[in-house]
Amino acid sequence: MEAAKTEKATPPGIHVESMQRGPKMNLAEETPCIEVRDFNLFYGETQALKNINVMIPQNRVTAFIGPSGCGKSTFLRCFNRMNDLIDSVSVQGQMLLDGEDVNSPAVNVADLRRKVGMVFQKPNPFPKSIYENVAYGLRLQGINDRQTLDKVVEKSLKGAALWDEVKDRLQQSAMGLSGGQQQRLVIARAIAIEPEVLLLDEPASALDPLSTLKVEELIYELKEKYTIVIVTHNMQQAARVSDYTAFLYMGELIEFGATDELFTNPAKKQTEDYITGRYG
Ligand SMILES: Nc1ncnc2c1ncn2[C@@H]1O[C@H](COP(=O)(O)OP(=O)(O)OP(=O)(O)O)[C@@H](O)[C@H]1O
Repeated sequence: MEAAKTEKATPPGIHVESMQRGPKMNLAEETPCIEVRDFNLFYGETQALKNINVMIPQNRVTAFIGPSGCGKSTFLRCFNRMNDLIDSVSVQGQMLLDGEDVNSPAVNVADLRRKVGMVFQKPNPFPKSIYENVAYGLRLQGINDRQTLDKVVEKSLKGAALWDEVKDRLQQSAMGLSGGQQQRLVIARAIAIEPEVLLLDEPASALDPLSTLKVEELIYELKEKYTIVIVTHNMQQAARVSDYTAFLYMGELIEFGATDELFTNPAKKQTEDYITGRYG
């Protein structure tokens, strides 16, 4: 009976080829990393996020999907207060990271951004050597001891699956790396300061298929150490790399659940319409 239901609801055209090899995901058993409660965001008078309630589980990959303009990037940027840089933005509600509201006046934004690292769509290495790109965050913290830096640079580049490709050219400019290598370098830079959370905003959309695959494999591995939230336009990618998926539409969180479930047996008609390509 259950199998028949799942089969009937499976939307045509979505091939769920998840990288998950573990047991079935169960939200009720997860440890919360970020809890979002009754969250609203406005650009001036215009409301871009509407009463969002969601829990981002620790050491999992959570994907945000939805049509262009639905608020995915806006939402992602709330987690490390990147929206502070936009004057017109105001927020309501709670966003608790390890139990503390990220928008509390008591929160030091620089500390928050150390805890919650971010990688953007276009690789943005600094015009410095590969080594200095990775060491950058530590140097900002006043760490200049060569041995310490060497260790962190190696560990981070290994963590970002880039070490073997660059270990003999660490002093060369990062600008000479391919786009895919640059994106992994930026990930190495982000993990060098040991964040708790990594936010990835369309991290592979500017990459060729092989580099995309490498970055996807990397994301899958990184969740052992970090909580990962990824915005992607690519539903196949969300299905492949994420454990949980949130579907947003016009600023509302329509559905959130285990990725396999959401893609094969969506609870809401709007989710099904989106993943079957009826809009967006
Ligand atoms: N700086 C800004 N000022 C005013 N409105 C903005 C700003 N940034 C985004 N918006 C608006 O907020 C809404 C959500 O935008 P957002 O970029 O978060 O969507 P998205 O789902 O990430 O879209 P895309 O997939 O195209 O990147 C859109 O209506 C957008 O026009």
